[in-house]
Amino acid sequence: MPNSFLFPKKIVIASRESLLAMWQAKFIQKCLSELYPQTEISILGMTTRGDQILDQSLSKIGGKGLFIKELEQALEDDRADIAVHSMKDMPMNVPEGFKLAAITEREDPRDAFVSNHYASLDVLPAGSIVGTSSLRRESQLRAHFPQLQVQPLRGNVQTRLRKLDEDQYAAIILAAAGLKRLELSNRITALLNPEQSLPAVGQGALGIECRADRMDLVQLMQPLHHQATAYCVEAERSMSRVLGGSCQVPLGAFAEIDNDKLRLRGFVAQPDGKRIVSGALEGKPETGIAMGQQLAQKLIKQGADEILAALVPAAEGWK
Ligand SMILES: NCc1[nH]cc(CCC(=O)O)c1CC(=O)O
Repeated sequence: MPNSFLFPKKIVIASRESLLAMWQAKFIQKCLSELYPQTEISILGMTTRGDQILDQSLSKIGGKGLFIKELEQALEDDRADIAVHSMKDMPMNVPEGFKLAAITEREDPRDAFVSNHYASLDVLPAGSIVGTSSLRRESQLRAHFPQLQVQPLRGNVQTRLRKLDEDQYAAIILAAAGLKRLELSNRITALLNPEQSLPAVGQGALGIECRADRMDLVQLMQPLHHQATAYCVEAERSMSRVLGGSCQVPLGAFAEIDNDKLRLRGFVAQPDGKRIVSGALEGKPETGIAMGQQLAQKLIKQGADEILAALVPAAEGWK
């Protein structure tokens, strides 16, 4: 018989206020309410610096940390117990004093091609404008489709779709997971396979973060932890960590498990797509973190470090 004494009276979830972030927080809220019916689960919506600065590319304003700092401050101040993030938006190193309590089962990790006029990237006329602010998507587009123009596209998912609908772009690239969660799957014109667009580290998975001293919460979150996803995402994060991965780095890593084998693929590119180094490794899922480090070394041997060293230095104030 469950002992209600063991369960907290309430759990507060910190979330960004975008529709996608709120969907994600509500999803975790629903899971927790089902697991712990005696506990009141509420959501604290917050605006982060990353949400406020919409006119500059993410790589210029300092990247991932911007979307999570305010949420971590709420955990620090006990205004919230857990924060729900897209794993893609989590820095490769969780800041000291915080912990990833759980990584949830991955939604579709692929990038989606969205266009109102064209069926696929292959049929876009030369000179067409494709919108994305991700250096990873941009470098792969430029490598595979040098005849297209890539232009910045920022804002939340709805804003990006609106800009497409205003015909500012012939097509845009977005994460399939975000569109599916927002019941916008009908906007997906085509899904890009990993050979066309290797996904971002963590794309499609959610992370639940708490303070490192809250082992009570880590335990309560365990039913939401999906071990196969965690092996994949940790392998991807491990590769990226060695290479100094962030939004400022055109890099992708993607792992999947098939027949109890984890296959990790990764690349580092010049933003103009003129040079790409890539590789893949297979091994036991439990060894994903070591595989990530090995794959990073493999890419470094092929010149990844040269490509990275030539990038514009990270914006000030990053991290
Ligand atoms: N950078 C914003 C962001 N963070 C996570 C997702 C999608 C959902 C996910 O990857 O889990 C998106 C939108 C996008 O890239 O189109």
